[in-house]
Amino acid sequence: MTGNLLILTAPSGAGKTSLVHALLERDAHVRLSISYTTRAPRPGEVHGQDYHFVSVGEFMAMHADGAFLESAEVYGNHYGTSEQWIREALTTGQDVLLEIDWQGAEQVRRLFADAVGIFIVPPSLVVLQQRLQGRGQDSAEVVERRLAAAREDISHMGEFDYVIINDDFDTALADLQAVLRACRLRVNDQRARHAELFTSLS
Ligand SMILES: Nc1nc2c(ncn2[C@@H]2O[C@H](COP(=O)(O)OP(=O)(O)O)[C@@H](O)[C@H]2O)c(=O)[nH]1
Ligand SMILES: Nc1ncnc2c1ncn2[C@@H]1O[C@H](COP(=O)(O)OP(=O)(O)O)[C@@H](O)[C@H]1O
Repeated sequence: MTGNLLILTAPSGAGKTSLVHALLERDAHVRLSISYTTRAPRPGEVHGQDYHFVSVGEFMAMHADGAFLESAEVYGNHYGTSEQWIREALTTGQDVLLEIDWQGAEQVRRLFADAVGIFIVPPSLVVLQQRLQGRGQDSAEVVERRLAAAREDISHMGEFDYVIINDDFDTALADLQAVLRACRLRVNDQRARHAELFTSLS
């Protein structure tokens, strides 16, 4: 039985990293894919934990080798998901979260028809600006660029299966847990579980 593949997409600053980390602390059966990026690490970010930070040359070499399940240029940097890691994690039955942008989500959907797309939105653009500024990790120019892209990001909401409004954090986290729970109750997984149960009882 393979795991569920969940795609999480949001405008920068909407709160997806905070939500994902809170989910991972509470749920031992879900794993987060660590992306490769050419973006410089933010203060406190750890190589191999937040991202695999690589040079543009290294990224391009991996891309040419077909190492990425999907990749995209987002806000001026390259990002990509390791295909090998994802396939291994799914094969061992673990649920996998991809924290990627809408371009990557489009590519993954084409490869995994069963992938579940979740779009996270801030309650307003004013709140988004406050969160980006409050995070205190990006220059004013970077914040401006990400805010300017937010409307375009949000215009892709309709391509996703679920939308979570991250206003109150605990409510948004409960919503995310509910979506994961619903995924685990999908017929293919449940049919396999039910068959195992039936066999062991008979
Ligand atoms: N397509 C794609 N997008 C990614 C990947 N990793 C991160 N991103 C997206 O890149 C954007 C910027 O991420 P980041 O620089 O960490 O900024 P943050 O979202 O503000 O924390 C976000 O929309 C991420 O979802 C990836 O592997 N593939
Ligand atoms: N529901 C919320 N209410 C208030 N602040 C939040 C909420 N969710 C996230 N934040 C804060 O907003 C900022 C951006 O969140 P982050 O998880 O880094 O966003 P993203 O990964 O989508 O860019 C962080 O400082 C985080 O603590």
